[in-house]
Amino acid sequence: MTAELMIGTDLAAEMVTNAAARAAKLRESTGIQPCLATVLVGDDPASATYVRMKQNRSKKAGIGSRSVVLPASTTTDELVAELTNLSNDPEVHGILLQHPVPSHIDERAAFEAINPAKDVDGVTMHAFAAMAFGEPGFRSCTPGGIMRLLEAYDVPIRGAHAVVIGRSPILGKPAGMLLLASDATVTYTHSRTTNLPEIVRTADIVVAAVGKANFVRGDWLKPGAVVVDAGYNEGNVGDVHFEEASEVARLITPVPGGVGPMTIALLLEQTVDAAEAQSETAVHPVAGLA
Ligand SMILES: Nc1nc2c(c(=O)[nH]1)N[C@@H](CN(C=O)c1ccc(C(=O)N[C@@H](CCC(=O)O)C(=O)O)cc1)CN2
Repeated sequence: MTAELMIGTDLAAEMVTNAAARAAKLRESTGIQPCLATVLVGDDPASATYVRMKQNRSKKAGIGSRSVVLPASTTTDELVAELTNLSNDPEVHGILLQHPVPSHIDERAAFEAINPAKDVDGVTMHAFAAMAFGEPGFRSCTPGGIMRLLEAYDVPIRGAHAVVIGRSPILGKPAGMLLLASDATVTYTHSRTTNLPEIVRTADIVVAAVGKANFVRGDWLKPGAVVVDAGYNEGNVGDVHFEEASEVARLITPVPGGVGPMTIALLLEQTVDAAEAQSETAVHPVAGLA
């Protein structure tokens, strides 16, 4: 079997085009310019690249961006203060704190300083609860992007056995919650799971979010499985051994070109969602329309 590719690039481009049109409409009708603030702490080159990609794509979509870059020595209190300022700034509609932050920072405390109305990256406990309960709200961008890809490729989720490999707060955990809310039977696995290949072999849908290049091998997969590779390891290498897996799977996301572009597209879409929602509650900035 040679798997069909679940390509994220085209779907993501379509999402960005729609977000750009909505941003332009909001600007014309209210004078409000949707704006995403990105916060980068430290000098990790990969994180700097991802933030730059987010800013460049925002710009192309006519979404304003505000860039905050803080030194690696930033304390939790300083970061919380910065995020609180952005949360209170009426010209900022969405806030993204790039993960990971330096290890001395309490990342959870920092995420929780983001106003849930501006949490367009879906990292707060408020967003997690909405995902867990299947309620409307901002989605963590990679898990939300994965769900959109599965829908676009008509992957049956209800009743399917989904195995999530990885339990990080912005990837594995919310991915499992979104699948569960769509009536999948979800098994979470992680670095301490014993007999991992045997468990993965029972999956109809595999979400690999473990952060180890080529970790999931072809002989771990049930023939015909749907494989989502959420890995973004150095050199654009995924968590799934692509050549082996594509001989066994029915559908598979490539790296690059699969989940990655969906992550950024959903971030932009949710920034416009946030700006629209905030425009309804704000005092109207266009003279005469207040
Ligand atoms: N606050 C967050 N931090 C991080 C997130 C996140 O969603 N929110 N995700 C990851 C990495 N990430 C975004 O930050 C990310 C990684 C990769 C891509 C991507 O589009 N990759 C391309 C290939 C790269 C390229 O084109 O040069 C692809 O897969 O096609 C997007 C976002 C960590 N931190």
